[in-house]
Amino acid sequence: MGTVVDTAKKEVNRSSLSEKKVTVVFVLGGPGSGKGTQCQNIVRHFGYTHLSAGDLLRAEIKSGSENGTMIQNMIKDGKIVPSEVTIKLLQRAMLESSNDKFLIDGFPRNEENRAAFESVTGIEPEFVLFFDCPEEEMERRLLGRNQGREDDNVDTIRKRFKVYMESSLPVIEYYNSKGKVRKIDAAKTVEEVFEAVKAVFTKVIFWRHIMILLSQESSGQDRSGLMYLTITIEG
Ligand SMILES: Nc1ncnc2c1ncn2[C@@H]1O[C@H](COP(=O)(O)OP(=O)(O)OP(=O)(O)O)[C@@H](O)[C@H]1O
Ligand SMILES: Nc1ccn([C@@H]2O[C@H](COP(=O)(O)O)[C@@H](O)[C@H]2O)c(=O)n1
Ligand SMILES: [Mg+2]
Repeated sequence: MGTVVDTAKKEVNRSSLSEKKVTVVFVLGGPGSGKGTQCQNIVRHFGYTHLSAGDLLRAEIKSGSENGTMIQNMIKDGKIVPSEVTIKLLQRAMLESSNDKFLIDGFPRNEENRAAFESVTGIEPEFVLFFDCPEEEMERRLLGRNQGREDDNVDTIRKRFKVYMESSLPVIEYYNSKGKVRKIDAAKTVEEVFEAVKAVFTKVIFWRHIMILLSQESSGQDRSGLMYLTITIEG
């Protein structure tokens, strides 16, 4: 009986989000690699909605939710909150948004996050933006962040680095093996990093448009299997 109910719930989750036909880009990288900073730039330039899993979890603590204390303890200890909790927050944010393009920052953080998100929502990322940054630089940035985060202290930062190496890097490797990772050298200035980010998005958007054109009536396939596009120049 439980299984039938679970399956039914999964179908509701899948259909409500697939009806929306969302485009998702996962933004990954170590703690302090600059994910949040660059997402703000991407939002301004390319019209995505930024959903930071960490920010959603911090908002859940503040809201006084029944999971608040558990989430707070996990964050203080640099641990990964159970997928069920984080996925519910992400789903709710996507459904409530009028946008259909999302940057999901800091998720999936481990294999459980990845597999559960795919199975519950049926969504696969269009690609994964990966900010690659040396640990010393990330630690320097986190200690200088000054946003009052309870996990920006040397002890928790070391724990977060360990979790990143052991649990998050394998997820990036998984997507890399599927050809989905776009790696960015994140050790440069904010402006230089954004130049590299812009190049990635510009290329993806170009190919998205080409694919849309090729799926329209004006396109076809010749006898050798090559795709062609008929362009009408007006005026
Ligand atoms: N390229 C950069 N050069 C120098 N400082 C940077 C750069 N990018 C971001 N920062 C600074 O480093 C700190 C961490 O950046 P940010 O919050 O964007 O990282 P994050 O990857 O989202 O970290 P977390 O995983 O902890 O949320 C911030 O104070 C930010 O201003
Ligand atoms: N998928 C996730 C993302 C984050 N967390 C917890 O939040 C902490 C802060 O995350 P940031 O992305 O804002 O650095 C992180 O260390 C985890 O404790 C999570 O559990 N699952
Ligand atoms: Mg962040």
